Amino acid sequence: MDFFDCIPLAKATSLIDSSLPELTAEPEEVGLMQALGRITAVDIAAGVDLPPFSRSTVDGYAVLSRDTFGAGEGVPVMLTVTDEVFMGQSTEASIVSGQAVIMPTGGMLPAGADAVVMLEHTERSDHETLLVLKPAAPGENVVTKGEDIKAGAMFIAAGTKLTPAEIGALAACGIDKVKVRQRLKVGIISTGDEVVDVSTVPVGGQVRDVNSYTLAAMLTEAGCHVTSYGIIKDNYDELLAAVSKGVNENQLVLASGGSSVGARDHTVQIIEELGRQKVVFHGLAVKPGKPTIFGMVGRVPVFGLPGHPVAAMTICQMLVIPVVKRLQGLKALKAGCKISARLTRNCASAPGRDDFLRVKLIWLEGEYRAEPVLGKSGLISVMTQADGVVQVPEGSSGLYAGDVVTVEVMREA
Ligand SMILES: Nc1nc2c(c(=O)[nH]1)N[C@H]1C(S)=C(S)[C@@H](COP(=O)(O)OP(=O)(O)OC[C@H]3O[C@@H](n4cnc5c(N)ncnc54)[C@H](O)[C@@H]3O)O[C@H]1N2
Ligand code: MOO
Repeated sequence: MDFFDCIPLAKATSLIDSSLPELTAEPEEVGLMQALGRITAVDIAAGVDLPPFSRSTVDGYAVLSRDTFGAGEGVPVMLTVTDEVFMGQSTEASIVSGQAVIMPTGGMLPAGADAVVMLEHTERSDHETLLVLKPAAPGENVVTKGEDIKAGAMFIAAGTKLTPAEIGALAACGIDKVKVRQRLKVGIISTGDEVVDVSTVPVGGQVRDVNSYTLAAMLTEAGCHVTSYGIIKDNYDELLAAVSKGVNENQLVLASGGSSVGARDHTVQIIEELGRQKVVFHGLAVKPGKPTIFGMVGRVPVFGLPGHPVAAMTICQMLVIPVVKRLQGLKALKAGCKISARLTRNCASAPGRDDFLRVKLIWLEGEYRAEPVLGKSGLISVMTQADGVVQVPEGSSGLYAGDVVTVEVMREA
């Protein structure tokens, strides 16, 4: 005979999903240095063009691209060097056909110029004369004003978990405070007559409290604000008072220990008394973690986790963290994981080097599609739009639309 009516993990997940309340996170404002990992409460738009002026991406010479057409090693195009642009300074320089201006990487493009020829594709025959050995296409080696992010454009949507890429984009736009959702409040309770605090030397049948620390660490890592309610004895009224306090002060409560069916295992009755309804489930067809309990007390989900530390951590990872993500308004993608996705377009790659192709992930017809995010490496918006990266190996000359590629996920979503 089995005391539990064990349900499969997938069924537990869908029962939990249909019990959870809608997201109601209050916003708060944090400084940019504190914003990593926080979730935006509002759409964020740029107040300025990024870059604020057209600039060079290489060291070389600003030119009129049409002047360089036909240039080659044997047939250099001759231009007159008229001026020099200095870093961090606005320039009054401008060029007309036949002229070139010395450019540093990142310098402001002079009026009239539409491309920059790299230093290594030029020669100086004398102080004033430049020989261009390779043609430059219009826009080559230039990032135009607003090409990265346009003034007024929304570049970070509400509900985005901020990564270093968004932090960089916010900094570039001069935004030093961000409206984020308040951290999800989670209460943690350890139960058991035998459990003692970490600072106590256990005697007799006592053991140190592990679960308060592992669970708090896992939830803190997931971006929650954790309150520990300490160790509660196997006493119905004391545990009732602790769970009641936890539910009043938090949006999610975890009680470990007392989830089984022994005489001291009160969690089920307590959730039912406080929630005034049956628990959603008690018993999972998984190992470890079989005696897991889930119920709702008003709008607050409450888990009764098994006391064994391995079981408590396993169920926290498998069930509680996904609940945290749902309550934070996030999906299931985890930064650092690798997933398969189908490429949406051909991407050329030069053999002899590894290419890191940034992609946006789109869920379509039961699979992920990887949409390449193309752009120059000076553009921070390339990073804010991308969800992951595909490594195109050194020997490859490119990938084809429809290829199934491995995407390393860069952001939690
Ligand atoms: N007759 C049955 N007994 C048990 C079953 C079963 O199916 N039938 N399932 C077993 C499984 S599996 C687990 S898991 C445990 C879960 O029991 P509880 O959730 O009621 O937990 P406790 O009995 O309170 O403790 C279990 C174990 O874990 C230690 N513990 C508890 N809290 C902590 C803590 N905070 N830090 C470190 N260690 C902790 C406790 O001392 C016990 O050793 O039930 C089985 N029984
Ligand atoms: O779930 Mo118990 O979960 O095996 O230790």
